[in-house]
Amino acid sequence: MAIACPLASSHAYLGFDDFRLTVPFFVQITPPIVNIPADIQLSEKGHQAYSDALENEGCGDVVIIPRHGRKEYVVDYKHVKNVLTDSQNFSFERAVTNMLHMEFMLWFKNGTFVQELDGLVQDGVTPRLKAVIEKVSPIFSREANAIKNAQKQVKNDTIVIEDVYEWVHHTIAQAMVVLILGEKYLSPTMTEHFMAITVAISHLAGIYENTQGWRNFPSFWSLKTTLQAIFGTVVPRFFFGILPTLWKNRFAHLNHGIDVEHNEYAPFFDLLASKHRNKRTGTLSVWNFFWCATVSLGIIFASIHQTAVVAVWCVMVLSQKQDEYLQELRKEWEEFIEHDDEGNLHLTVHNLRDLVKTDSFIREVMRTKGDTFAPVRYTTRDVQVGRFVIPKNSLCAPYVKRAHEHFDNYGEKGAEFDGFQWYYQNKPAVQGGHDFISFGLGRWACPGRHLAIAELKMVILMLFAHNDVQIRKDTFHVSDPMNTTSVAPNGILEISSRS
Ligand code: HEM
Repeated sequence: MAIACPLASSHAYLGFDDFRLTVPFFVQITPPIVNIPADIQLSEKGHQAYSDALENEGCGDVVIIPRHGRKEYVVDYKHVKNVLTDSQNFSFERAVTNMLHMEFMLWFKNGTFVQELDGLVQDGVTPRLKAVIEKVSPIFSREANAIKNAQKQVKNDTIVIEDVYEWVHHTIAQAMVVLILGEKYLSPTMTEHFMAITVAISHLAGIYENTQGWRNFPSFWSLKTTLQAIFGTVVPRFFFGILPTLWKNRFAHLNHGIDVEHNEYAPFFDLLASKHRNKRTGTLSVWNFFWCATVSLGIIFASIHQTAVVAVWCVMVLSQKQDEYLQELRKEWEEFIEHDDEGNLHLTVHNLRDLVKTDSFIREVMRTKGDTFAPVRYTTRDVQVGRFVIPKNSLCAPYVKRAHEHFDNYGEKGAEFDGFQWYYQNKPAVQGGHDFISFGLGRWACPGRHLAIAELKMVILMLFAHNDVQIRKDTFHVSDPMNTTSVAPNGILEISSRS
């Protein structure tokens, strides 16, 4: 039974159509607190509970749902644009550093850590995308070949991938070694370092907490994982495993960063070193060297984990829906993707951009995979959202699934998967809006999204272009239905070569 919004009867009296004008300034209504039991929050039913809370108690505006030992202000779909694009009242920097337990990063360099990450990707990827794809695409082609070679070693031509996330993560981590440090650093050890760091920072962000037994002791959990991630992985792998070589090569990085043209490929570290050099003496101080290294560390996390998770979702959904979509997608690949004499895929920014149906499929996977949260914000002052006031210093986030499926945004068929609709509507996956926020929105929308979509296309091609892919029966499992943003689904893949 639907419960009526408790404030509904007072709408006429308060004149809620234009609340800002009619409510006296001293009337401050905090959003209602809705407690959702932990077992519901961890299951598929959590989505219904969030949706009901917003609809009934939150009156379509905001509710507070306590989780992980803190109050989370959950914002409804109507306010997505307002909350994500108003950078006066809502801070992205504070939200993201708070989620990662790294607010101390804002004490340095005038609190510019997050701006550095953004600027680096804007400079290192956007104008150089063609060159970046040229550098990283051979990694994806090599992985496709590795599958081919492995198939030749087995009798029935079928190889099995048990941990798809690990496999995709490995490929994307290699690409990011090249992008962040440079080709000469690419080695199995360096890839391992990148993968371990990504996993450690994921734990730091608490993104596996739904699936772990620590949910009843959030403070203890938070402290333990923080110490473990920093001292067990980040310090040994990054500060002892990577930094000494970077330090040794710092002059080469610096010189290349200074000389490189704005549209040529340059490892991120080179660009950072050049930006932070002393412009008078041309040298990089120890302090600035550490700063560049720490920004690179931030980029390792931002660029690898999310992309790997979404790639696994795309692979799983395409495996499940192949009867409907694969033939059409393969037609597109045959039309636009060239091969060399040995059958290796020739991937460029141009032919990847031509894959508009693949792009539409990816956007639809991202829209419908059922995210609870993606972009987050922190209030910089008391802010009115609809009927309620969110107090200063609160963590708030739009409930993504409702924004991505609600009738008001998508009509009757909001929850249905329609893989090619974005092709017909001419909306690429990188284009956000109030109804599609997987890459965020506004000033802080993900600066790496063009590269991310190119990588997702390459993962799909690498698996499906030359192979038949099946999920082994009864192995598909969404391990955390309330955190599909950061946790990949499980499923064992059987990959046989296409005859
Ligand atoms: C499918 C993959 C990815 C997804 C779903 C994703 C999603 C997001 C989201 C939701 C945000 C916050 C936006 C907001 O709050 O408005 C973000 C920020 C960010 N992303 Fe991504 N991202 C992906 C891949 C990448 C890649 C490949 C890079 C780098 C090459 C990257 C770099 C960043 C950075 C540096 C930020 C923080 C600073 C900023 O927003 O400007 N992301 N991303």
